[in-house]
Amino acid sequence: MTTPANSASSENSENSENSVNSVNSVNSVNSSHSTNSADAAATSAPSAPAATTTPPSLLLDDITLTYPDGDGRLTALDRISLDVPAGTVTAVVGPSGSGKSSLLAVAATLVTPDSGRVVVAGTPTQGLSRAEKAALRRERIGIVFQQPNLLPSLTSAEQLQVMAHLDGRKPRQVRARARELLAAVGLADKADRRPHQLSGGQRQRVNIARALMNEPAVLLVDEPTSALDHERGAAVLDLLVGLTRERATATVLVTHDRAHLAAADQIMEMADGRLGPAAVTRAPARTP
Ligand SMILES: Nc1ncnc2c1ncn2[C@@H]1O[C@H](COP(=O)(O)OP(=O)(O)OP(=O)(O)O)[C@@H](O)[C@H]1O
Repeated sequence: MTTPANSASSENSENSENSVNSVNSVNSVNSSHSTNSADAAATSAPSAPAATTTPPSLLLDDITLTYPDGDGRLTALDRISLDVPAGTVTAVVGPSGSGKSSLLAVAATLVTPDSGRVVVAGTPTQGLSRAEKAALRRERIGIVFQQPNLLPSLTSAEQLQVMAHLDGRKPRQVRARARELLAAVGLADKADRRPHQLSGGQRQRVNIARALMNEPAVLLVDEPTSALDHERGAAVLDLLVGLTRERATATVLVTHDRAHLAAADQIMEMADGRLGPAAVTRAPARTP
């Protein structure tokens, strides 16, 4: 969808960071409201935690994002709104080019929208400096990408530890947290392995553990199982859902895989930059 150039916000043009591709670059470190109660009821899984009375851990409010496109602007996100409560998973589906990665990039504060509000764990991000946004990302947001992008020379434990060393925590605490998280993702016995000594599914588990290292309130996950076979993908998804509940993260999961939808508390669909409750039906829940 292309709109005239003068409809674009000038704020957006200040963003040299403003590219969906910039989501991937942080890996080395980390219409109206569509989620009204009727919509939520239509898309909630039976096992979903009750709607919270506390503010959502992630709030996108009436977000519009445009990119330069020739003489005009392309509207990647068209007045989208999304509430993600702590301890719940919101799946976002939609065709290629519909705006899913743009949504994640805005939620991650990597891209500043033309208009609308992003609130992360109660902190409004509008007006934050670049450094303040980087600190918010480091402390409150975990990001899991399609490809783990682990550092080849580091062990699993070290992949996690470098994240926290950046924050100047005590090494002993950092090591203990890395071990605890590797155990939580089922890799207690793989802490000393390097990426080439791990399977694809195990690498993605390290990736997830790394994203949780700084106890994020918000977990943004982009097609985490695209490089995995069905069985390993299902195991990684179960893990993500379990960790979301256990650690009370507000998790947004961008996915093409309908099998992922059974586990989601809320299913939203992107189409031409607009977000609404998904028309798709859930696949039957997997039997254990
Ligand atoms: N940096 C950019 N500059 C210009 N246009 C962009 C930029 N990034 C994305 N777009 C455009 O914005 C629209 C939404 O792209 P986005 O990557 O968010 O979609 P997507 O749903 O994630 O697609 P896919 O599933 O293929 O990854 C597309 O039309 C895309 O071409």
